[in-house]
Amino acid sequence: MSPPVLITGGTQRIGLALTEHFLNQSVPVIVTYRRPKSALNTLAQRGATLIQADFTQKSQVERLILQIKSQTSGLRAIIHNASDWASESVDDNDFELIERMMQVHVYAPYRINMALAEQLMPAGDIIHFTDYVQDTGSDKHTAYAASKAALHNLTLSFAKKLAPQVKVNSIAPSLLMFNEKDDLAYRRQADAKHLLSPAPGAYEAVSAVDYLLNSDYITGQTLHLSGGRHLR
Ligand SMILES: NC(=O)C1=CN([C@@H]2O[C@H](COP(=O)(O)OP(=O)(O)OC[C@H]3O[C@@H](n4cnc5c(N)ncnc54)[C@H](OP(=O)(O)O)[C@@H]3O)[C@@H](O)[C@H]2O)C=CC1
Ligand SMILES: Nc1nc2c(c(=O)[nH]1)N=C([C@H](O)[C@@H](O)CO)CN2
Repeated sequence: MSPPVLITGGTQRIGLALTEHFLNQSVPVIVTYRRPKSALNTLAQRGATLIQADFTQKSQVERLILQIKSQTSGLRAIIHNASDWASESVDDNDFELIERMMQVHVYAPYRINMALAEQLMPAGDIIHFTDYVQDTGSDKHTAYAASKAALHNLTLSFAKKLAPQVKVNSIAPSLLMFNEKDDLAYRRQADAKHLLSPAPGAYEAVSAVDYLLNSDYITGQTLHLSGGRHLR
């Protein structure tokens, strides 16, 4: 049996699609979540190892690492999917916001990679879910975009650090899934931003992950899943 795949934020939306994909292939998964939710019971019944951790809390990241080390001596892949898509708002504490963005999207992935890279040996993958805005910035999600750019820089550094045993890549989606609050006006605006019809669904990300895991020659790269947005 394959060593487990670690998926952070794997109990909803894209992360849940990844978790279910590997379970369907009888690949063991270790899944982190922050908030309890109904999907947890089904995932546990299917054999997923579920670990609660809020990545804004250093102690919980350290506890997660210890729990993973106690659960397994090897990992097939580490998929950093967990993310907090927060925007600037008038009543925000700017320093608190960028600190939180960096904690979730940079500090936690960095520490987890540093602590668990040896578990990926002699061959494995790290995948960072960044964002289209890693290269463009964002006027409405400024701190978020900066943290995703930093996460992509971790891709470049860890690709150098861990080669040739471990491949490290970014997946940079633009709109793959709408959120419940996204109204018709937002959806129409999204259409205008992309050459291809946006929100293809989570399986676009699952296919990209499979492609990277099955590659022997891709590292330090970004797979853009953005519907031609860069050409609009
Ligand atoms: N959906 C899209 O169209 C796009 C997605 N992406 C990226 O793809 C990835 C998946 O996107 P999507 O499925 O929409 O993600 P979600 O917004 O659904 O978030 C994924 C998970 O991140 C977890 N999370 C949030 N904050 C924390 C925290 N402080 N500590 C630990 N976990 C946390 C949540 O856990 P819990 O639910 O338990 O609180 C959640 O389940 C993300 O990295 C996202 O930035 C990029 C561009 C577009
Ligand atoms: N953690 C999340 N990150 C992002 C989300 C999301 O729902 N959760 N959604 C987006 C948008 O789809 C954006 O790409 C639209 O242009 C970005 N990041």
